[in-house]
Amino acid sequence: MSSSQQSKPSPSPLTTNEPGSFAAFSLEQRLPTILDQLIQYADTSVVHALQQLATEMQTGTISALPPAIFGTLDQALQPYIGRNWANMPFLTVELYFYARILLAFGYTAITPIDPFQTAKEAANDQAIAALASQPEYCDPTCEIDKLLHRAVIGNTADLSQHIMPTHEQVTLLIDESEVAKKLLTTGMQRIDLVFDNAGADILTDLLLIRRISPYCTHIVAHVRPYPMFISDMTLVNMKALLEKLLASSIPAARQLGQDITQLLHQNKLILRTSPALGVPANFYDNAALTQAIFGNAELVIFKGDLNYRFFAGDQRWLHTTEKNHLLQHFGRSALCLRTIKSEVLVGLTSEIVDHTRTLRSDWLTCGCYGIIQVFAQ
Ligand SMILES: O=P(O)(O)OC[C@@]1(O)O[C@H](CO)[C@@H](O)[C@@H]1O
Repeated sequence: MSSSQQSKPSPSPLTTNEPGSFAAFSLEQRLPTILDQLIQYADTSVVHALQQLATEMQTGTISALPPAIFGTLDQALQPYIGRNWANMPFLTVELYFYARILLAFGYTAITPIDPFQTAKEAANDQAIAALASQPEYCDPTCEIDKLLHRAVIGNTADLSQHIMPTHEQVTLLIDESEVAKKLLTTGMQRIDLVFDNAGADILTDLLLIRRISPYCTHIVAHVRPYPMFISDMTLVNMKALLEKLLASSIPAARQLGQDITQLLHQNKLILRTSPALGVPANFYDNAALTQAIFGNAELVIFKGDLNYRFFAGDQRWLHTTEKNHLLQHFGRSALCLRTIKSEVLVGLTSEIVDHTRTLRSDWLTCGCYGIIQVFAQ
């Protein structure tokens, strides 16, 4: 990493007041559409609160969240109270949006209502059924690089997306699967994996966890601390998924459920809810937070787009930023498996950026491009 990059200030955050940005598009179109879909099926008692939120998003300002229900999100929001929604950091306003949806449904720590549970369970059911036609990936000896590629394809399963590409439509812009395979099999003490979506996403992650488990002592897998972004897995969702796998009539699904359950019983796999995954923090330059969440893990696998934003910070990096600039304070290696759905991206060559941009102007948010990207200590 050049000395000039070490001294450079962090790039500016993605905000909703950037005309033509994905953040502005999300506020104007994506998030209201998600709200409309919820209003269609919500009970009368909830509809009013959701409609009030819909109005606030367009003409209102950010209001305080109740303390502690969403970790420290209420504190992270403090500086923005009274601000217009159209003048907010993107990740902060997205997390606030989902927290407000949960409050509209009556979510509390004691009554953790998940308005997205039905959608996630349907996605899990569909992905479990699909295992019957994926014998090569369900083979416990499947090549690791095949599972890494499959994991990126699995990440197209994000229900918060305005479009969802088919498997065949995903092109890898960065494929460091060979480097990743070497890293995953070096015999580490602890590898962490931050889960993302239900459906094909989580199932490809469980297949990958089973495959790499013989090469490391522990795997710590993190789920979201509360429901968000429609598809994101919580501990409740994970427990329900494992029960479905164990009860499945599909042998490969049942075997996966048994193998994951055994890893949990052996304490080789530990499931964790991490409060930091529900606040607009970033890990790359927050050594204390990274240590608190990932402890002595030698490698963290960030699955999906939102987790890339948590790792790199939701900011306007030059896409040609030398990727190991993100390791200055991270204190371990990272592996990012993602279909790209937001404008946060580092480590590309200018040739790849220029060429891909000519193919699709929305290349950063269409979900048709993916990365298997290693940030090695
Ligand atoms: O984490 P995932 O499921 O891969 O993608 C989720 C996400 O990237 O989709 C939207 C577009 O960026 C954002 O709201 C959110 O970060």
